[in-house]
Amino acid sequence: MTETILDRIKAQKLVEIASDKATMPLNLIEDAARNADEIRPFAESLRRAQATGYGLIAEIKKASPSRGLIRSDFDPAGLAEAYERGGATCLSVLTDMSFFKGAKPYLTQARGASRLPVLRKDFIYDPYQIVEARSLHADAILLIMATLDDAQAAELEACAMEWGMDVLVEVHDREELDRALKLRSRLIGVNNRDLRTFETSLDVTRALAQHVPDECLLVSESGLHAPEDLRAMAEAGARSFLIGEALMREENVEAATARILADPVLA
Ligand SMILES: O=C(O)c1ccccc1NCC(=O)[C@H](O)[C@H](O)COP(=O)(O)O
Repeated sequence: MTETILDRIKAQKLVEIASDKATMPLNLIEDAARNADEIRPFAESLRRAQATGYGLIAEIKKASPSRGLIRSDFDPAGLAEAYERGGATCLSVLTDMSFFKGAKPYLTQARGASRLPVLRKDFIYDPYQIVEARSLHADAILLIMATLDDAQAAELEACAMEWGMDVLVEVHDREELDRALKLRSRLIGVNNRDLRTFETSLDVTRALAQHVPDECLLVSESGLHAPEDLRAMAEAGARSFLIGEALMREENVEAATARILADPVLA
């Protein structure tokens, strides 16, 4: 079978985790996690925002495997401030170095510069990464069903919840959604991008939204560029969004954030 980008990311990530564990043993990051800043409510902030407009998870993303370098003028703290002023509800910070040119300190810098709850956006395979996320002051983590089996996802979710963090469970098709709904988290991200092929279509949210139970908070992720995209997704049933590239490419990130949120479909 052909190796996908997710296979390559996973192989690299497992090497990095082993090396991180050798450099910084678990008991030390547990100490740091216990002393981290108080958790900011991630899912609850989205729920409140989408009651009267849209919830926005604004992503701090320097590069990606599908697009290469997205933003060269890259200051995580300045971007976090601009996103907050523009009306973002939460932040997502890519901490993966090898494929996204992210870094762990970016998360801490972005969170320190704003009052917004922050998601650690990475490829999580080991509880060690979750404790590490909390030690960086993350408020939430991402679990990607396409790259985890049910037992792994349940173990990682339990670990995140023990540390008080929210879990955004990401799916791309019906089978992954059904597996995600067996978990405890009611925060479901539908990724419009197929992480195996990079093909992006808003039809993915259109198809899956109707199968997401009402008690879940649905986030439409990836490939959202304009107010019309948000309007279309809201009409399909998603009022919270995760947006990276479209905002990262803008010179004036604050104005672009305000502009994309300006015209919500009201309940
Ligand atoms: O963005 C990619 O190319 C990518 C490739 C492989 C795995 C994950 C990838 N992206 C992660 C994301 O989920 C996006 O950064 C996020 O949803 C924002 O997407 P966009 O608004 O299209 O930048």
